[in-house]
Amino acid sequence: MVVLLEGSPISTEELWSSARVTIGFLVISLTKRKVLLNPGCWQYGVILNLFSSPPVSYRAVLLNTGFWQYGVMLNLFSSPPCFIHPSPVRYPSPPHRQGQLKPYYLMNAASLLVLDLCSAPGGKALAILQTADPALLCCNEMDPHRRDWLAKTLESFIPQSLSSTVTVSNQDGRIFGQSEAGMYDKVLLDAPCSNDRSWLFSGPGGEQHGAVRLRERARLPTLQTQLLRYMSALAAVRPGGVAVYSTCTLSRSENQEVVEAVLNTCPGVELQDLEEELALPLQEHFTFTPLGHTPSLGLLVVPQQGQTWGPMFLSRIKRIH
Ligand SMILES: C[S@@+](CC[C@H](N)C(=O)[O-])C[C@H]1O[C@@H](n2cnc3c(N)ncnc32)[C@H](O)[C@@H]1O
Repeated sequence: MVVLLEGSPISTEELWSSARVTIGFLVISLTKRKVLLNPGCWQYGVILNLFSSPPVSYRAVLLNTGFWQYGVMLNLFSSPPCFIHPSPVRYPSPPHRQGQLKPYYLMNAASLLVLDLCSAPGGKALAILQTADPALLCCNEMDPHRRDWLAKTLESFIPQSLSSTVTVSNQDGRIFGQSEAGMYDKVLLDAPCSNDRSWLFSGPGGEQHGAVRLRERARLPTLQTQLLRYMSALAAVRPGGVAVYSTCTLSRSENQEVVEAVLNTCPGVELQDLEEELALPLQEHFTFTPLGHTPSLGLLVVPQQGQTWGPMFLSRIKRIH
């Protein structure tokens, strides 16, 4: 069971770390609570699969039904694959058909603000392949079941001709940078996190489930820091390259505090400002916090009524040497 309380928006870590509680507590503002508790109002971005040749022109259908192309507005992608709707219009998930590529992928549009270099189930990997034209995309996932899921996503969306561009590996991300030090221009660490949406919907299973998740949650900041620091993401990126750290939680200890810990302990890295590049051009459509409070350790997309994208935290770190 999950109990929601009204309170300050984010920094309530003491509650999470209390080992005595067998139910989960999330303190969150009323508007965010309403959004997160009401899946009926959740919005999904529709990423067209440019590799498939669907019989229907989904692009035309989407535009005719009030969707807009968010890649065009952001001017961030070479091609604009993602469509979102101003109201919570739901597109059905395309079924798996043997030997056929799926025409589109559904995901929280806030996720598309980052480029993913690794990990299941592969939504950001797909976005990277469609927009960033990488010479090589290495998708790393440690969990074998999730790696199978990732492989299925790639099989369902990526044509054979691109198969040599994508590799799938199964290393522990915490030591990835040791074996492939400085090999990558860009690394996305879309980290395992407490995932506020799925936390709220842990469903029947009750207190026991909540207790396990609380214990897991307490371990996350350490895991996230290990994944980001110099043995892993920041070691795999070459000097001059960038690592993006992202989560889908509002938790300060999994977001800003992880970034702060890494900046304080890793020499030769520099935090980059995302406000001008991302938050300002998109503020009409996404609710970012903080805005205008630089320097900040990252940007948080906060779900609101009518703009239910997020939560999504983003921080970009450049490796100087
Ligand atoms: C938030 S999910 C990634 C979602 C993905 N980027 C996407 O867009 O579909 C985080 C993933 O990290 C994986 N993971 C957890 N610990 C890991 C580790 N030590 N090394 C590598 N992957 C890990 C989890 O199994 C999970 O699949």
